[in-house]
Amino acid sequence: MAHASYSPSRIRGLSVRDIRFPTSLELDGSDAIHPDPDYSCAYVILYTDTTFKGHGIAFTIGRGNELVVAAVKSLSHVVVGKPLRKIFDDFAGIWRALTSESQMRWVGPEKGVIHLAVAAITNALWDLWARIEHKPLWKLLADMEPERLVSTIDFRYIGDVLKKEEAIQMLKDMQPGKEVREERMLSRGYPAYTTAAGWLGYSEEKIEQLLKGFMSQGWRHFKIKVGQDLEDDKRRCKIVRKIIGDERTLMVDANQKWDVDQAIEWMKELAPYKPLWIEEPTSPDDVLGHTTIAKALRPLGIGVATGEMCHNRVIFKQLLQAGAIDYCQIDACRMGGVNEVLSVYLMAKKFNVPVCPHAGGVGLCEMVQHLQMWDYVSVSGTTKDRMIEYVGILSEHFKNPRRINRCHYIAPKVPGYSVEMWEKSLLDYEYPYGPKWKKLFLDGKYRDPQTSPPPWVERRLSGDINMR
Ligand SMILES: C[C@H](O)[C@@H](O)[C@@H](O)[C@H](O)C(=O)O
Ligand SMILES: [Mg+2]
Repeated sequence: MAHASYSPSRIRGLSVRDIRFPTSLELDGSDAIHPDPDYSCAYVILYTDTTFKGHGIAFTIGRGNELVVAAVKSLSHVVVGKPLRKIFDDFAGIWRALTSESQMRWVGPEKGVIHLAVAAITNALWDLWARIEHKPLWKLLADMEPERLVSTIDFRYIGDVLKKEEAIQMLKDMQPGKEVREERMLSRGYPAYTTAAGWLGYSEEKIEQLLKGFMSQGWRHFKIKVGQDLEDDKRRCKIVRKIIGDERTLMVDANQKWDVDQAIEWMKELAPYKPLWIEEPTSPDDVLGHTTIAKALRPLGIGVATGEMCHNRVIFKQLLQAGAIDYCQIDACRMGGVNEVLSVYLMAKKFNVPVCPHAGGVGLCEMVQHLQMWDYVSVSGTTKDRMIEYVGILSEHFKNPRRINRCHYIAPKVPGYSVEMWEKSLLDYEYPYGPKWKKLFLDGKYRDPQTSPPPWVERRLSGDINMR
C-alpha cells in the first residue's frame, strides 16, 4: 500500500445516517411507477485508526431508506474491527462474508434491502482504499494488475459463463493502449445523455423549456418517461421529436409499468418517434419476458435496456445469456457495490452488450463515472453505443461533484469514489430531525404518513457509531 507509514491498519467504527431530500415537492425524478420520489441515501462512514475515512452510500427513495439504514447497522460487525490487510487482500472473501452473514441472508439473499446495505458498506471500503492509494477510484481500478482486480470478485453463480482465468485474460488483452485511453478520459471525458428534462410529473411547457436549454448547451441525447397514458406519451414524444429533430437521440423509460404483451403493443405505438431504447419495459425479474420484448421490438429498431433494479450478477448473467438486453444498465448501489458491478461489466463484454449505467438519484452520477471510465480504459476500450446518464440535481451536496464539460463527464482527479457529502448537507437533510426537514414539517409543506415526527422533538443528529 502507498503511504505506508500513514496508512490506517484497521476499521475502528462505522456510522450510518438516514439522508433524504424532498425532491417530491418539485416532482423531480417522477416516473410511471414512482410518482413522488424523495431521493435519499443511507450514508456510511468507515472510521479507521488514522484520519483516513471511507464514505459510501446506497441510493433509495423516501421511507425505504430507514430499512437500509437498519440493515447497514446489522451488518456493520462484519467489517468493524477488521484489519484492512485482511479486507483488501481477500476482498471477495469479505464481500462473501457480508452477503452470506448467517442471520441476515435469509432476508435476501443478495437482493433488496440487504443487498443495498452491502452496497453502502462495500462502496465505503472502495472509497477508503482509493483514498489510501491516493487515486480516484477509476484509476485505482485501471492500475490494478488483472489478477488483483479479479481477486475482488465473487465468482460463485457466474462461473458457468465467466471463469476467473477468462476474466484475467480479458483484462490482459486490453492492457495495450491503456495510457492513451486514460489520457482521452482526462482530456475529453465520457459521453453523457440527460434525463433531466423528461420526468413524468413535468408539464409539457416545462419539458419544452428544459429541452431547449439543454440543446443550447449542446446536448444530443435525451431520455423521457413514458408508461402512464398512451395518448399522453404520443403527444410528449411528438413534442420532444419536434424540438430535438431527427438527428438527435431519444430514449424512453417505462420503469416496469407494463406486462410483456402490453409493452410490445405500447412500444409499437411509440415506434414512429424512433426511440433508441425502451428502458425497464416490465418487471426487472422477468428475464424471458425481456427476451420476448426485445425480439418483437428489434425489427422496429428499438433496443431493450434494463438494470437499475436488477438485483445481482445472476439476473444480469441470465439477461445476457437470454439475449434479453441491448443495453446493460448497471447501477452503483443496486447490487452489492463495486465488486459485483465489476463482474457484470466483464460479462457484458463477453456477450458484447454495451454498458450504459443508470445514474441520477443521490450520488449515482458521482459513482458510475468511475466505473464507466474504468470500463473504457481496461475492459471495452470503446465508447461506441455507450453513454452515462446525467441528472443535474443535488450535486451541490457533494464535496467533489461530477463535472460535465461539453456533455461529457470529466475524469475525476480527487482520490476516492466521489461520494463524500458536505457535513452541513448531512446535518440539514438527516431525516427527520435535520433543520431542513423540521422547517418543512413546521410549514406544513411535508407530511410523513408513517411517522409524522413532531418537529419540536429534539434528537441527536448523527447516526450511532458502532465502535470497537
Ligand atoms: C424514481 C427514479 O427517479 C427513476 O425514475 C430513475 O432512476 C429512472 O429510472 C432513470 O432511469 O433515471
Ligand atoms: Mg430508468
